[in-house]
Parts: sequence; structure tokens; C-alpha cells
Amino acid sequence: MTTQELVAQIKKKKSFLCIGLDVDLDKIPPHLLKEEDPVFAFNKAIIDATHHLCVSYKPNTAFYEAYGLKGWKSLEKTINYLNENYPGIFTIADAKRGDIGNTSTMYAKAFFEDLAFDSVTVAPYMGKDSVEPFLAFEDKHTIMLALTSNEGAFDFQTKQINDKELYKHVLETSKSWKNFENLMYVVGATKAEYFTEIRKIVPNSFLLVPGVGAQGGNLQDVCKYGLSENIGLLINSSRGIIYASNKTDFAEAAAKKALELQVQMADILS
Ligand SMILES: O=c1ccn([C@@H]2O[C@H](COP(=O)(O)O)[C@@H](O)[C@H]2O)c(=O)[nH]1
Repeated sequence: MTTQELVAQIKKKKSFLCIGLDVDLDKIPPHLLKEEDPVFAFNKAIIDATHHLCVSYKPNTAFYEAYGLKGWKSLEKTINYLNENYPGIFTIADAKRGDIGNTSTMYAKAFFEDLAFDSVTVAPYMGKDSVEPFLAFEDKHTIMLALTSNEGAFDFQTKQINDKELYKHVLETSKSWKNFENLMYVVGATKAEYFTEIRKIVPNSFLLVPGVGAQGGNLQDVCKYGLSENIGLLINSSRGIIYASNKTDFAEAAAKKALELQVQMADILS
């Protein structure tokens, strides 16, 4: 999916919501555990109930890798289900990869070719040659960690290096990389006070913003400082939506939570 197509979907649905599919077998409704693939059964029900309210889904691969081969199969079934049934949805593999060049190429093939995701999250720590193999996939998007939502973001990302903080070096340096137009960034909703500075460096780039809901980030604050001319935001909520109920009404309860965010987004976009 191109950035223009993503923007068109956002305008059509009046939503820039990304729903996180972080499936934990200890949290899903117990009746689903009888299913052959409880993780996929849960995802399918959540997707069918919420697809009209969001523009993106983000499975965090940790929640699938934790279940070994079975978990990877559930992830494969989930991305195939999305691509076959909801082709207008932007898919994100939240895998936070990045390694020496030839290894990064294999990670990119895993998520872009074997599993046909639109995008994958990467860590910037190993530098340009660890990210460019992802960017080499011209019709795909690479989403690089810039300023994360957790407390540990202050350990390194905001440290001053020469004249500015490390996260600003990450943003500025990456602007010269080949296929920069396919680069997006992760910025935590819990760091709303940083969005003005971030927008000075990357005024038009898309930002994937986790941390609304369970982590306490505020949608209005993020939008106040983070919206760009082409909207430029994908706001993620995972636990706050998918675990709204652990009874048989879990999908409707998730849709209700998604609707609460979508209504606020429609209001912001109007
Ligand atoms: O800075 C970051 C980067 C990634 N995440 C991921 O987003 C979701 C958030 O889940 P919630 O349940 O809505 O808190 C999860 O997959 C994280 O690993 C993040 O939170 N912060």
C-alpha cells in the first residue's frame, strides 16, 4: 500500500486508528481455547468486528513467537486473512528487527515476501546499513524506532550527543537514506511534549504512535502537536481495545472501544 492510499483510507474512514493484535492466551475469552487455533479465532473475530473503524492492524510478533511454530502459523493466517478480506488495511509487523546488512535482508524477506506485511518496525541502533535492506523494498514501509513510549526511552534516546538528543540524530540522519519516503517512525503517545520538535525535523513523515490506552497516552495531546499536512499519524491501541471483555461479547466490546477512539479521530479531522 502506498502512503497516498493510506491517507485516502484515513480520509474515507475518518480514522487513523491502528489496532494492536497482541494476543495472550491467558487473556482471551476461555471459550476460545477449545478452538483449533485460538489465537487466529480471536484475531478473526476482532478484525471482523473492527475493520470499518480502523485503517491498520499491528500484530506484535513477540506474542506469536512466544507460542513457537503454532504461533507463527497463527500470525501467517492472520496476515493472509487481512490481505484476502480487507486489502485496504495497512498491516504492520511489529518485530523491531535490524542487523548487519545480509541478515536484515533476510528479516525483510520474512516480513515482506513470505508474510506479505505492508511494513515492519526496525531498531536504528545498528545504523544505515542495517535499515537500508528494508527500505530497498520499494513498495513497502519501514517504521523505525525514534522516541519510544516506555520509561527506558530516557536511558539513551533523550541523551544529549554533541548538540542534540540521540532521537533527533536518528531522525535527521535517516532523512538522507535511500527511499526515505518509505520510512515512518515510532514515537510514543506518552511523549506528547516532544512532537513539536519531532515535526520540525520530519514534518511530513508518518508516525506510528503506541501508548494510548493501557500506557496512559492522550490522543488529543498527540494530535495537537503531531498531526501533519497529510495527517501523518497512526495511533495504536492494543490491550485497551482487544481485551475490553473476556466473555463471549469480546468482539463487540472491542468494537465499542475502537468506536470511542474513531469518533474522537473523526472530530479531530473535521
Ligand atoms: O515505543 C513503543 C514501541 C512499541 N510498542 C508496542 O505497541 C503496543 C502497545 O500496546 P498497548 O497494549 O496499547 O500498550 C505493544 O505491542 C508494544 O510492544 C510500544 O508500546 N511502545
